[in-house]
Formats: sequence, structure tokens, C-alpha cells
Amino acid sequence: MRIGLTGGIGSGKSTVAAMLVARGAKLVDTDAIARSIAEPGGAAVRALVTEFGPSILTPEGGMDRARMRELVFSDVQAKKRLEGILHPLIGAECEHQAASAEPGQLVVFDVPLLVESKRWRAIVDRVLVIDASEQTQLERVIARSGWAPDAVRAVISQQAHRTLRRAAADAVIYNEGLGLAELSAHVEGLWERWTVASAR
Ligand SMILES: CC(C)(COP(=O)(O)OP(=O)(O)OC[C@H]1O[C@@H](n2cnc3c(N)ncnc32)[C@H](O)[C@@H]1O)[C@@H](O)C(=O)NCCC(=O)NCCS
Ligand SMILES: Nc1ncnc2c1ncn2[C@@H]1O[C@H](COP(=O)(O)OP(=O)(O)OP(=O)(O)O)[C@@H](O)[C@H]1O
Repeated sequence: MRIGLTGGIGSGKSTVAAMLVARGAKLVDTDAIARSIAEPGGAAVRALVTEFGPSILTPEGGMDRARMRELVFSDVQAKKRLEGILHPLIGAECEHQAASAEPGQLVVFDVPLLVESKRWRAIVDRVLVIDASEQTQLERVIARSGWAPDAVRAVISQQAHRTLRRAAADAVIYNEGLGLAELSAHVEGLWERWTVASAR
């Protein structure tokens, strides 16, 4: 069975993904794939330079992520151009990684934009949404990554609204005011439900 794991920035997707992996799932992480293909020598670098010019590179020859973040979260067209280059390559690598799952192994696709784009929804059997308030998202990303509050708000404003995400969910974990042990207990419940369902 293929599970699509999604949620807004800082909602707790990676934390839940790690809990699912600890129980035996195979993880396909689209943020990690996006990062690797834009590193020096990565599959997307040439197309990025053609589209955005050489100033988008670091001295080492990979995409300058902070610069690109500033550009795309203040310019919707630039975001579309970036996604037009990266998403097909991410999609191909997702399938490549999923193909190495063991027979019967639960495959978890961590996809921030699962609800925003039909491409991703089509490749999974179930959707698990990690939900948290915008205030909590903001606090977590500032604590984790040291971003300025406005930078986090800019990303949130470009993502689907929580209501839309929840409406697309087969299961929702409300990751707010939960300790990690409680979060893990929610993950355990879903794990049991889905491993039983996929064994049928
Ligand atoms: C914009 C970029 C350069 C910012 O890089 P940076 O290292 O600062 O952030 P990172 O990659 O860790 O992303 C942090 C979070 O931003 C959000 N985010 C990333 N890309 C997007 C996007 N296209 N639209 C909305 N939110 C996004 C996600 O919640 C993600 O978890 C980078 O995220 C990127 O290349 N995005 C395009 C690829 C993409 O769409 N990835 C999403 C998975 S399909
Ligand atoms: N229930 C929780 N209790 C305490 N800390 C938490 C909890 N859930 C998540 N966190 C912390 O919040 C931060 C954001 O979580 P995480 O990185 O899992 O979010 P994400 O949805 O994967 O973010 P992004 O969209 O940026 O990739 C991390 O530092 C994580 O350790």
C-alpha cells in the first residue's frame, strides 16, 4: 500500500515519517529528492541555469536555496517555473525509489504539495494529513530552521489551506499539544489499520 503523507510546512510530516520508518515503512521523501537533484552536478542544475540564469547557483555549482526561496515565495510565476523543472524529475525519482520496496512493505511518500497537485494524489492509495495551527507551524519552523517569521508566513500563504488538506484526507493527525509519545501512539494506530488492510 502507498501512503501519501502531507501537511503544511512545520506540521510534523518528517517526524511522523520517521515514526513510520521505525515500524518498517519505506520512505520516499520528495523534499530530500528535490534537494539532491539541485545539488552540484544534480539532474536539475542545467535546466535551472537555463531558466533562472547562472546567478541562481552557489559558488559550488548547486542551486542557491535561500535565494530561490526568496524568489519563488514572492513571485508565483517563478514558483511555477521552478516546479515545472523539478516536479517531473522528482516524480521519476519517486517511482524509482518506490520500486525498491520489499513485497508487501508500506511505502510512505512525504509530499508537502500532495493536495495542491493532482500528479501526487494519483500515485498513492491513502492520504495521511498532519495538521497543526499556523501559529504552531510558525513557531516550529522558526525554532528548527531559524527563518524570519515573514519567510514562514510567505510559504504558508502559498500552500493549500488546512481545510482543503483535511478534506482530502483518509486520516488526520492533529499534531498540536501532543508530546512525541502521544504522536507515536497515533502513528501506531494507523500503522495497525493500514498494515492489516494491505495484508488482505
Ligand atoms: C523553494 C526551495 C528552493 C526552498 O528550499 P529550502 O531549502 O529553503 O526549503 P526546503 O526545501 O527544506 O522546503 C521547506 C518547506 O517549504 C515548503 N515548500 C517547498 N517547496 C514548495 C512549493 N513549491 N510550494 C509550496 N511549499 C513548498 C514545504 O513545506 C517544504 O517542506 C525548495 O523547497 C524547492 O526547491 N522547492 C521546489 C520543489 C518542490 O516543489 N518541493 C516540494 C515537494 S514536491
Ligand atoms: N508533537 C511534537 N512535539 C514536539 N516537537 C514536534 C512535534 N511535532 C513536530 N515537532 C518538531 O517541529 C519541527 C517541525 O517538524 P517536522 O520537521 O517533522 O515538520 P515538517 O512538516 O516535516 O516540516 P517541513 O514542511 O518544513 O519539511 C521539528 O523540529 C520537530 O522536531
